Amino acid sequence: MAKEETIDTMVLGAGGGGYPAAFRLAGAGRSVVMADPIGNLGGDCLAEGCVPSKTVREASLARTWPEKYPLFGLRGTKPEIDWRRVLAHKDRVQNLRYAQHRAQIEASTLVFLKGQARILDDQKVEVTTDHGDLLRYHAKQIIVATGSRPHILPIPGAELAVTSHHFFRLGADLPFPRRLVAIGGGYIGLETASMLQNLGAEATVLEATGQILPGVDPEIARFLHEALARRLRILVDAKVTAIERGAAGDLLVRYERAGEATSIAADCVLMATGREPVVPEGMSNLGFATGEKIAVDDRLRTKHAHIYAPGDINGRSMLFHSAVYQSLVAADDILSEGRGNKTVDFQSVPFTVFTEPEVAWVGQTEAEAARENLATVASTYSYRTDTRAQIFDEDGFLKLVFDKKTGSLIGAQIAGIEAAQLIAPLALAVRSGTTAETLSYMAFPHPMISEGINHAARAVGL
Ligand SMILES: Cc1cc2nc3c(=O)[nH]c(=O)nc-3n(C[C@H](O)[C@H](O)[C@H](O)COP(=O)(O)OP(=O)(O)OC[C@H]3O[C@@H](n4cnc5c(N)ncnc54)[C@H](O)[C@@H]3O)c2cc1C
Ligand SMILES: NC(=O)c1ccc[n+]([C@@H]2O[C@H](COP(=O)([O-])OP(=O)(O)OC[C@H]3O[C@@H](n4cnc5c(N)ncnc54)[C@H](O)[C@@H]3O)[C@@H](O)[C@H]2O)c1
Repeated sequence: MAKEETIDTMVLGAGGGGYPAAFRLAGAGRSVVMADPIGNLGGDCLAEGCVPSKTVREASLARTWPEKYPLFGLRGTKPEIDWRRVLAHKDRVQNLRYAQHRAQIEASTLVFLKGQARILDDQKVEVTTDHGDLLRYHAKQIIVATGSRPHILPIPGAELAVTSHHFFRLGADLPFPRRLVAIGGGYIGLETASMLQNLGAEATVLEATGQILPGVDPEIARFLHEALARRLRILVDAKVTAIERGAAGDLLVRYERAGEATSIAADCVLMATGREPVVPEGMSNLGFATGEKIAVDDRLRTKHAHIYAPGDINGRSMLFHSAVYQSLVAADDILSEGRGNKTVDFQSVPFTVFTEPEVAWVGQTEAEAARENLATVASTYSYRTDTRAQIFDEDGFLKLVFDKKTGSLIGAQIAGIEAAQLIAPLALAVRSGTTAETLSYMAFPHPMISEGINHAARAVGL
């Protein structure tokens, strides 16, 4: 029988949804235990997501610089890739961050366990540690931040495909895919196809719906589709039905398009068809359905007010920075005993797709606002008129959407270079209700694309 200890808060999962709350609560003097089988912080974002994928992407970007050489009057050839070393650099960055996180754990008062946790009842959690110990905790609050895992299509041959885990995990040893087929034209399919093509692969993206990035502003999706189609093969309305091993040892991806069954050969097939929540064992005892997202309010409270579920597990915005924000709001709710004023403003969480070109957005589009009968004024700044974009000969656009009545920024959509950086001040503007007037009568640096924010705001004349 495991010994039971009484603590303030138990945290399941040490990713972006878990550790910020754990540290905040421990820093405030609460007794906190956090468990994660990875044995370190960062969750999937560091283990096989954001950090490693963006490290490989930087290698891919560096390789494309020579494509601009003639524009700048330079001569030089495109570098060859050494895939093993690209992956070694990725591992180095992951290990650097793990070392940094280890120091944070050591400097903290929280108890961190390398192990798997399961829910016994609405106040009891059991952890099986890596050493086989069974530890039981009675906690006043439980934070369930166990994240998500790749959704594997239930199709014949699905086991022949790899997921982002195989590409980006620490110590990944996949051979460089000369012919990649990505199933799914969402974030992971597009980002991975884009970076691997930049590194020398032939890449095809098969998307089941009629638009890449389904649900995203069609203007952004259209721009990105056209730009990527110059280097990648992108097929929409292409529903993958099976994967087979071909006679020559390669893989055959079968899909249906316009009522016709067809196939494409590959030496690597990436399954990038969304992510599903990882619901810890025992949650069903508390009335949560296994395999389903956990519903939360804007303070991350589940239907049991003392059980919180920040991050990917609630599916509201499956992004690292959103998970961190949610985690901190959950901690604030605990510390303030539900009387604090912190809630998550999901409207101001920015989204970015790290393809080349990048796209990013925050808040509402004109169409979304119209559906809510909100009168808006919008303004689009073309990269073609922007000094920095002209220096790079890059196309793109930055669109700002304002509430006509109040003049406040309610949304922004960007497609083109530096979109991921540019969206941050716009997220702040959405969050704080900054008006077109304020954005007009202030100055962002010249000659940087951010001055487009000033131009677009001035153009609406509010
Ligand atoms: C390839 C890829 C690229 C991405 N790129 C980006 C990006 O560029 N920017 C961005 O913002 N987001 C990106 N994301 C999304 C981002 O990784 C997630 O949104 C983020 O990791 C969510 O954090 P989380 O804490 O909710 O979940 P996770 O990071 O999944 O962490 C959950 C943790 O819970 C642990 N756990 C699971 N079960 C248990 C249990 N029973 N007991 C204890 N612990 C448990 C897991 O080991 C894991 O460490 C990417 C994701 C992928 C897959
Ligand atoms: N830059 C970032 O912030 C970033 C990067 C990577 C991942 N992420 C997060 O991870 C999540 C998961 O990414 P993802 O790309 O796996 O999921 P996704 O939901 O973005 O895209 C999955 C795509 O697969 C398609 N699909 C489903 N079944 C199919 C079939 N049979 N044939 C062809 N296509 C099919 C869907 O229509 C969809 O477009 C994202 O939603 C995002 O929250 C974020």
